[in-house]
Amino acid sequence: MPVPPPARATDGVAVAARGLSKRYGDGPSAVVALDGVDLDFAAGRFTAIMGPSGSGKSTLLHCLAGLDRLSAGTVRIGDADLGRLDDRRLTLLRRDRVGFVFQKFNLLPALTAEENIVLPLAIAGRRPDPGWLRQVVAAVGLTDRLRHRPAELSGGQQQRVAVARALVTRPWVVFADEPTGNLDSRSGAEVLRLLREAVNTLDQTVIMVTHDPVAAGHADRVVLLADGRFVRDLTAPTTERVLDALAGLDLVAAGGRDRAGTAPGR
Ligand SMILES: Nc1ncnc2c1ncn2[C@@H]1O[C@H](COP(=O)(O)OP(=O)(O)OP(=O)(O)O)[C@@H](O)[C@H]1O
Repeated sequence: MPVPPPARATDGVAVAARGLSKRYGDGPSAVVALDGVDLDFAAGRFTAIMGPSGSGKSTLLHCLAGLDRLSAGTVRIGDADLGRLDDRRLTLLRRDRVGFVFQKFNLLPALTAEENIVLPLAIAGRRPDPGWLRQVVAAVGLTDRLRHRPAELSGGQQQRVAVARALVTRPWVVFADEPTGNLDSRSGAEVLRLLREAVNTLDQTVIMVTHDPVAAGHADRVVLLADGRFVRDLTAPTTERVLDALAGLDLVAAGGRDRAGTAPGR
């Protein structure tokens, strides 16, 4: 019998990281991708993670989502401490409680849009709740495209299928890694509006990595990383404030390199 994942925490924090470190490799060639990150991600909020290339954004997202094991520290989703779950329970938590949206849409080409959307439920042996499925499909604007296969859909429509697939299990948190990275600006804006809508109307928690200050402007909060460390955050961000903060990060990073000869944390 499947082991049910632990209950959702009620302290308003959907995901918490403490002392989170991730090192790739050993010895002199080791890379410290994350270096002692402490962060709380509020439930029912849209958080963007930003920072220069190589600052650890994707590594952080993967560690928070239980896709990658930590070198040190803890990650909690709801009241589940990921480090204490064995592989089976971790798989169940990811399957039942977490939704993913990736830059590449990762749809199965042989399945229709509808079959792709309900795939996580099918894998879990669960039937879709028809009312909820209708609501999710309507929210992503795909009601008249459900029988199309991915090759018959535009990139924006494919990503909207992927967002619907992430929402259909009513996960505690949706992790999105550069969800607009493969889209033109109009389709990207639609996907961002959709994620925003999921937060506003479904009380969904969304955590998104992005390079795009316009995309980050849709979030409630922007978390800035540099060299594997949390640097600062912005609440109610605008594109301009995000751009200013990123420019400030580059100055700090350049100063660090000038003084030490290498970037901090490496
Ligand atoms: N599997 C891996 N093996 C070795 N090093 C890795 C691995 N994955 C990431 N790294 C290194 O960890 C650091 C952080 O990488 P990460 O992909 O998290 O950064 P990022 O901020 O998402 O970068 P980008 O914006 O370019 O996608 C980089 O120095 C990267 O080269």
